Amino acid sequence: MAAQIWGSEKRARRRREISAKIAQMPELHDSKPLPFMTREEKIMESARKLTILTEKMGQIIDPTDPAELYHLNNEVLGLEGNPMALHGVMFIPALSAQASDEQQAKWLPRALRREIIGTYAQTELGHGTNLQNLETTATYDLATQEFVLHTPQITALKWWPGNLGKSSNYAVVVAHMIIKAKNYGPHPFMVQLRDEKTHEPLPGITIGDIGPKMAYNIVDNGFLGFNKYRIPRTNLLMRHTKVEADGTYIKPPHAKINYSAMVHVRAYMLTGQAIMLASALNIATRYSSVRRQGQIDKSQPEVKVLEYQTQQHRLFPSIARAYAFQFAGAETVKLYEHVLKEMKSGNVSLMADLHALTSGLKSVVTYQTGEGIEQARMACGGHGYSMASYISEIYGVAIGGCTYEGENMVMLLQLARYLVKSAALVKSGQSSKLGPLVAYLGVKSEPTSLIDRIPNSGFTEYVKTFQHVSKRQTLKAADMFFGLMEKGEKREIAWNKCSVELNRASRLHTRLFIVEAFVRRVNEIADIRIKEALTDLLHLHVNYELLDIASYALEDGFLSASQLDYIRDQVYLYLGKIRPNAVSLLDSWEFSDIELRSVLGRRDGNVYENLFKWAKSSPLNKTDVLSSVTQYLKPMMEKARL
Ligand SMILES: CCC/C=C/C(=O)SCCNC(=O)CCNC(=O)[C@H](O)C(C)(C)COP(=O)([O-])OP(=O)([O-])OC[C@H]1O[C@@H](n2cnc3c(N)ncnc32)[C@H](O)[C@@H]1OP(=O)([O-])[O-]
Ligand SMILES: Cc1cc2nc3c(=O)[nH]c(=O)nc-3n(C[C@H](O)[C@H](O)[C@H](O)COP(=O)(O)OP(=O)(O)OC[C@H]3O[C@@H](n4cnc5c(N)ncnc54)[C@H](O)[C@@H]3O)c2cc1C
Repeated sequence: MAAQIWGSEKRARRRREISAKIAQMPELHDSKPLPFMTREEKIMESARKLTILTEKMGQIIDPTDPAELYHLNNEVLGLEGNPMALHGVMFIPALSAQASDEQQAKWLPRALRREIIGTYAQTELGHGTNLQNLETTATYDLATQEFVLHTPQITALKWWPGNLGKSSNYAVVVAHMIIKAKNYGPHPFMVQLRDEKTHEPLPGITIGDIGPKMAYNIVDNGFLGFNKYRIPRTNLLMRHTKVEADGTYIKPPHAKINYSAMVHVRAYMLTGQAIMLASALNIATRYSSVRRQGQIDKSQPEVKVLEYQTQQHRLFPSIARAYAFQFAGAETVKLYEHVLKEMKSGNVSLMADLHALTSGLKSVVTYQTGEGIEQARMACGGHGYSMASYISEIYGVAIGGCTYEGENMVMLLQLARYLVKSAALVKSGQSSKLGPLVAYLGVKSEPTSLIDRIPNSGFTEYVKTFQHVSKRQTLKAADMFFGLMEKGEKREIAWNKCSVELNRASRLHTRLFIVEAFVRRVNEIADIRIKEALTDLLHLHVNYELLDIASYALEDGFLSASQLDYIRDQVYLYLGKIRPNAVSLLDSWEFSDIELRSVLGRRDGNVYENLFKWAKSSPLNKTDVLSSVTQYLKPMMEKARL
């Protein structure tokens, strides 16, 4: 199963080998539980481990393999981030995709050797979503052949970029490029921020940390201001766009090609989210098979809480989602790598499809991951609320994904643009022009679903039901939009008035893609036992998801009330079938105890003894009487006694 999850037997084996090596290297372990550390201590601890990793990485992993690097980071540095998180996630990808060969030769080897640390500075205090209204300017000075970066007002301060505040000395900075008083819109520039020897900010740069956040507190998200700060013309990233010495602008082959670093993260973050969901579920499911509370049969001893149907219903559909996200994420990364290769050689024809797909997936996956993790926390009762479970930290980090790389509602609306264009093709009888991801919009569906009549259809009837629902909602939302415009509404006003319906269509389309990716993967599996276990999970997935969106299929009679009962019964049937496999389905992800950082989720199940040990190690328990008591509470009580 691990081979299915991680992509191959070799990958699964390598993960195990890496975890085993790390287990033997105490210098790479947390020196004490992270929840007992202050933010400053965590940042120190993370930097300490990061520098050891830089020295010893070659002994543990193949540093050129991103999957091995990702696993190493998760184990050693953990999910709360590290001082170089953005360096690998965005700085290097931005240089790789947007810098010319010459620029790459100059900067990439230094970045890869970790001679310099970089980040991606785009978002500002006043604008994150609406990139067209960013306010930082890069004005070309023809006389010196330099760009002058400037922050005209407080809202133009860069705000949020990870590791910008304290760790990075370089950044890819996005600024509006102005040449001879003409604004060419946002473009990426390579900018040195700090002196390479002293790490002091360079003159003209104001920089710092934005303070503590809901989670991710090891990352020094930062602010950055420029006071007429000069950089050479050749620091504009020039793979696709060029500015010649005389100020001539050569435009890129696609207007949004400079957004590729964002698409990179959107494509890669899906499996990252799946891992966080599976981690939280691993903790909750293991604990649920240790925790005993109450009896189902009064004549029997107390049961493991995992025996309760409500507990299974809370956890198992999310197990199915974690697998579904991992499989859909793997497909998306493959597509991204293909489009990137094409893009580098000038073929931009697939960019719109990739942008639409990743916009929808990023939104649905992060939202459902957050939901699943929070349910996992609640499923652990009181101990779930303790930081000893570590689930709240996983939640805080995962939920950040709903906001970064494009706020979810905004990104769903990006997919909706693509869906509405596709709907227009269907309406004008040009369905043959539809791309493969939306071809179903042009296919006439049956009058009613056959899911209960052809139950062994290999999920075809389920896929058809999801397609029907998604198609109907897309065409309905598009009709609403076109209808308003026909009545004379301006395009933008009409769009806003339909946006809730449009986002519903985007979600349904994305959920269909996720179901299809799951079906595709299960169909590929040769090993009978693995296929059987995943088929059960897929049964639960399609029935649970369908129940969740049933209103869309009930309103036009595609599903009947009796079919809904059938779907519900299937959910209950598969909860029971999955129960014996539940812990294994999560143990198959092979997270080590070091990586999970959870007392509740320990592999050996020795929860209570270790919870007590953990609590005793709290700094508050170093003394029996705290100074808050001697200084304030004791005098107060004494005064009251007089
Ligand atoms: C570890 C955590 C690290 C986190 C890091 C960060 O958060 S970093 C910061 C992350 N920050 C964010 O994520 C910010 C989120 N905001 C954005 O990404 C953009 O502002 C936007 C995409 C929402 C709109 O952009 P806009 O106002 O420029 O565009 P528009 O709406 O006017 O649409 C015009 C056309 O362009 C198309 N198109 C757009 N993008 C792409 C693409 N990548 N490819 C291809 N096409 C694309 C679009 O489909 C439309 O096509 P149509 O329908 O006309 O044929
Ligand atoms: C943990 C974290 C890490 C980050 N890392 C980085 C980084 O490394 N580099 C970087 O540059 N940035 C980074 N960011 C910033 C991030 O990319 C932005 O916060 C994000 O893109 C959302 O933009 P915003 O903050 O402007 O939200 P806003 O756009 O202000 O969103 C507020 C509300 O307005 C709604 N809204 C906005 N526009 C529209 C619209 N057109 N239609 C409908 N509704 C709309 C949104 O849906 C939301 O409900 C990070 C953010 C976080 C939380």
